[in-house]
Amino acid sequence: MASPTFKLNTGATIPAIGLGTWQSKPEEVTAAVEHALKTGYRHIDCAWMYGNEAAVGEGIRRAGIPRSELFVTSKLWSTHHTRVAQSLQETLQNLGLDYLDLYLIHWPVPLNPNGNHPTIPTLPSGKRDVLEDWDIRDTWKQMEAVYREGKAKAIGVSNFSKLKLEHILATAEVVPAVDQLELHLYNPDPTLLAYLKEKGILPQAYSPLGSTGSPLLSDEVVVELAKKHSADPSAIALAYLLAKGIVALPKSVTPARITQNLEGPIKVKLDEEDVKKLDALAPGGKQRRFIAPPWPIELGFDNWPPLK
Ligand SMILES: NC(=O)C1=CN([C@@H]2O[C@H](COP(=O)(O)OP(=O)(O)OC[C@H]3O[C@@H](n4cnc5c(N)ncnc54)[C@H](OP(=O)(O)O)[C@@H]3O)[C@@H](O)[C@H]2O)C=CC1
Ligand SMILES: O=C[C@H](O)[C@@H](O)[C@@H](O)[C@H](O)C(=O)O
Repeated sequence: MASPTFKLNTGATIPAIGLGTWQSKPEEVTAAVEHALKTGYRHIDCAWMYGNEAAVGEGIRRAGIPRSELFVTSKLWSTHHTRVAQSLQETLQNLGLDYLDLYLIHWPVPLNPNGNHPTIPTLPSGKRDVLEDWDIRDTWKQMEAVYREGKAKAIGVSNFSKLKLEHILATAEVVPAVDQLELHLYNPDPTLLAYLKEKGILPQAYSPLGSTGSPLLSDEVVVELAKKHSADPSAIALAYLLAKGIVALPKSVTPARITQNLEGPIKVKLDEEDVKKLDALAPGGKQRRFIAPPWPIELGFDNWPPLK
């Protein structure tokens, strides 16, 4: 079954459902990607930080789908903000590809590339070792360069609030195509979504099921609507995002769930009443982020846990 699609501000088409790969073990993700592509997925969400790009690339090769039909995203990790072209080259080598369809800045926080750890360097205090004198506008300049070279057919950001977007947009020559954010029934963020719409930036939802263990799927309203539509609860959580024009990136390494996460939400047609009920969950008291790493800077999100 084919995924519905959305349009990027580059004019390119992006499949509205993509397979997530965070925390997918290398030994599981090859089969997961191969299964996904053979089932009809054409969009895979990766990141250098996930440490499994080579195994994802193997799954892509095994599935044998023509490259032109695939949409592959990866992300620039925080310790790489000062060397975008080099990091992208490493990602391409890992994946066995010669271009990405989308390259994102993973977080708007540059970390010390020469610190005490290659991914999450820390200071003696235990806080993350932020590269204080680096301006992320310069990271974006380097992203624009790899875009112009054609190594990334589109560029975008992830975990950028309005505050961070306004900061880079002040000097940007290319408007980000995408902002990948924690977006789901308990964290819908309509204010930021309205801002993205105004700027022509497509939202992508990470952790669309509530991340590890998919806690949203036992919500009583979700379960009730699943019964109404004779669907799995996952289909309700994902259909809600698609109905709002948001790309959904469910992760699974379980073949039946991978299939279900593509086919389920396509079949479900939520009506206005259903959407109203789902819209009421977060403002009704269930507002919650599942992913909030301890970045020691102000990210600019309304509902981020307070800095310690
Ligand atoms: N830009 C960023 O900073 C971030 C990006 N992401 C991206 O978004 C993707 C998705 O987010 P993620 O946090 O992984 O979480 P998800 O919300 O996709 O949930 C994944 C969990 O749900 C389970 N699951 C998947 N499908 C079903 C189903 N149909 N029924 C029941 N359980 C199910 C999975 O188990 P199992 O695998 O065992 O089947 C896993 O435990 C990531 O993999 C990554 O690609 C995620 C976080 C941050
Ligand atoms: O994409 C997934 C997430 O962003 C993940 O990469 C981070 O949350 C990371 O574990 C961190 O601690 O900063």
